[in-house]
Amino acid sequence: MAAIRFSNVFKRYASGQDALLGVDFELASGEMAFLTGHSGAGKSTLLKLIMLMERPSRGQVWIGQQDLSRLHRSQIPHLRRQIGVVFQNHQLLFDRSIFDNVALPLQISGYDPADAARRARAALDKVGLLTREKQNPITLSTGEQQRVGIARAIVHKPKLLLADEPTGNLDPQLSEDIMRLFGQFNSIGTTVLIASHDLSLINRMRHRRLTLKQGRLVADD
Ligand SMILES: Nc1ncnc2c1ncn2[C@@H]1O[C@H](COP(=O)(O)OP(=O)(O)OP(=O)(O)O)[C@@H](O)[C@H]1O
Repeated sequence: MAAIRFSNVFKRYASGQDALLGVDFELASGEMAFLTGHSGAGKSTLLKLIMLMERPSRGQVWIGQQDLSRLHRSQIPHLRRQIGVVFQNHQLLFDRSIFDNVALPLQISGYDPADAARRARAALDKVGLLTREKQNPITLSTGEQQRVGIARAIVHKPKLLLADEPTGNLDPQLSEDIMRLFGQFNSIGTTVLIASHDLSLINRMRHRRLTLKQGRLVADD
């Protein structure tokens, strides 16, 4: 089954800027792929359509069985709970502990505090930061902070994990470690789509690669 399906998707922003022009692709459930292309090619826009942060101007986006254009406003929170998102600037709260950064999203969405704590610790364990849970994220290196961002993205066990330039600020070794972490989540069944312009890293990873150029999908290899 397809986890994500784009059918002839166009996106033109209100400014008149075209960001996506007739994009078609499917990502199978359990697959891992990179989305690449130059700055401005449309990578972030494509991810925002999946997250329902933007709507297509034309065409259809499907997440699993759900056609997003037919999604009622009230169903959006349910859909978002199936998705985890990692950003380049991980947007951590520096006035909270590492534990809180991971547990808060669960508490906000109504999890029982003990359950939220258990899941947050499991997520921190997966990224190798459980022993640091009480510290403030400011005490971590950039790569470690990014791992907290990843723990937060996977704490609710999403079926689909999206990342927008997750290694943007990291050196090559740390970037590879982060990508390997995504690979581990993929190996336990999570569908993963990572936007990145780091071609040397992508080439080493040997996953499917979707290439955007000026809003068009020009390669799928
Ligand atoms: N909110 C917006 N309003 C108007 N134009 C936008 C908006 N967001 C993006 N764009 C434009 O749409 C095009 C695609 O942008 P997008 O951010 O999707 O590209 P990208 O491949 O993610 O680039 P980068 O690697 O620099 O993040 C660009 O021309 C950009 O200027």
